[in-house]
Amino acid sequence: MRTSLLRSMESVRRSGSGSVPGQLLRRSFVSSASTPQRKVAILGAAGGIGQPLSLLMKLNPLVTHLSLYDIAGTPGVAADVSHINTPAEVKGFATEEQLGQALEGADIVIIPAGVPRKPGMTRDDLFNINAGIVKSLCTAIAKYCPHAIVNMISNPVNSTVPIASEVFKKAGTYDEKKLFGVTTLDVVRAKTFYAAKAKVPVAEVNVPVVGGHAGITILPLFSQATPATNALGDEDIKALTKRTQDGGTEVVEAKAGKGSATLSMAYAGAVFADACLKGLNGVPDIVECSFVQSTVTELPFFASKVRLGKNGVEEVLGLGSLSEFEKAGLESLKPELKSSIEKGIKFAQEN
Ligand SMILES: NC(=O)C1=CN([C@@H]2O[C@H](COP(=O)(O)OP(=O)(O)OC[C@H]3O[C@@H](n4cnc5c(N)ncnc54)[C@H](O)[C@@H]3O)[C@@H](O)[C@H]2O)C=CC1
Ligand SMILES: O=C([O-])CC(=O)C(=O)O
Repeated sequence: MRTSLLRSMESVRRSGSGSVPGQLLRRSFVSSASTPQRKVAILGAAGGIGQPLSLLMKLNPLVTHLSLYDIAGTPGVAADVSHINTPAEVKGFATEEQLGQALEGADIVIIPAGVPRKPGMTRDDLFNINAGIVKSLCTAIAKYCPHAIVNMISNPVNSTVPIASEVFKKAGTYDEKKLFGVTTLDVVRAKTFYAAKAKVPVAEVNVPVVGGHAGITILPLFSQATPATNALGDEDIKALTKRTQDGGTEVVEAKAGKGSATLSMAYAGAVFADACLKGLNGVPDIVECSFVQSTVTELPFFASKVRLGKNGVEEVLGLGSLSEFEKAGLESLKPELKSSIEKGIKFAQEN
């Protein structure tokens, strides 16, 4: 029994992204006393993403303290999640006065606070509301937990990450190694769609996704997908690319006015936070794609593979070799990504 559990743990570990189930299995073998104290704060914890993400972080054995903050509905979510018999100690914080307490001592702050899209909207249409929310939350982070790693989920990520960087710069706390735009859902989607089309086991699939997190700025690199296959032609790759770029819209339309991806996003957010925790704890060779400060292209922020370590970003990895189709995609995404980054920077500088 134990041998077969260990075997499945090993196969999950080897598959990279997607180690949350592995942790659930491992829970029976690793005592909480052997792991460092780690506080994770979720801002927007009572929302569509926040609730399942709170659940998944409560299941993560690397989390010792889980701080749940929202401006509405936190007490119920915190009480509910706190009854789960895993080691993480849960506390809920419900008002702006309590935000400081929610953040104090946090190692990682995950931000899914803000409004989601409705059909017909772009992520950029969320800017006017979410920019202000992100700015005020980041101001509090700079004050109460300036050394925390920040995982930004709130859209438009292509602008909210630059906003956060400017807020931290103004406060004198900016550390480019600790600010991440969460693009893991693009990787999760690319893996799922590729596995189905190439008919390979999804747990073995890896696909880097680079660029940003909106429409054509999402650039999956299927030429680097593993396991490699000859079964896919140019038209298949084009279709897979388009489906990955439009994955968010596919969910927004299917939900028909009731919001955007929440469950798959909570999964992706939990995978990325788990990778950050492992990096903090000194686990070697933790690599995930993320939207970070970057010199990979001429743009100041760019999503690519990133090696995570004890201080956050240990190394931003290059793009590797691209197909002609991907090279063209890279050039065509740059103007839109540049303007979204500049919009975020301008907002933060002027407000
Ligand atoms: N990065 C990514 O891949 C993805 C990002 N998103 C984005 O995540 C965000 C949240 O989406 P959902 O959870 O579906 O929305 P939601 O509306 O269900 O939840 C948002 C929560 O944020 C809370 N909130 C609002 N202002 C706040 C503040 N100042 N402080 C703390 N909490 C605050 C609300 O009370 C609500 O509970 C959206 O901007 C959405 O576009 C969604 C899916 C994927
Ligand atoms: O599409 C949206 O609005 C939410 C999102 O970022 C995603 O699902 O990738």
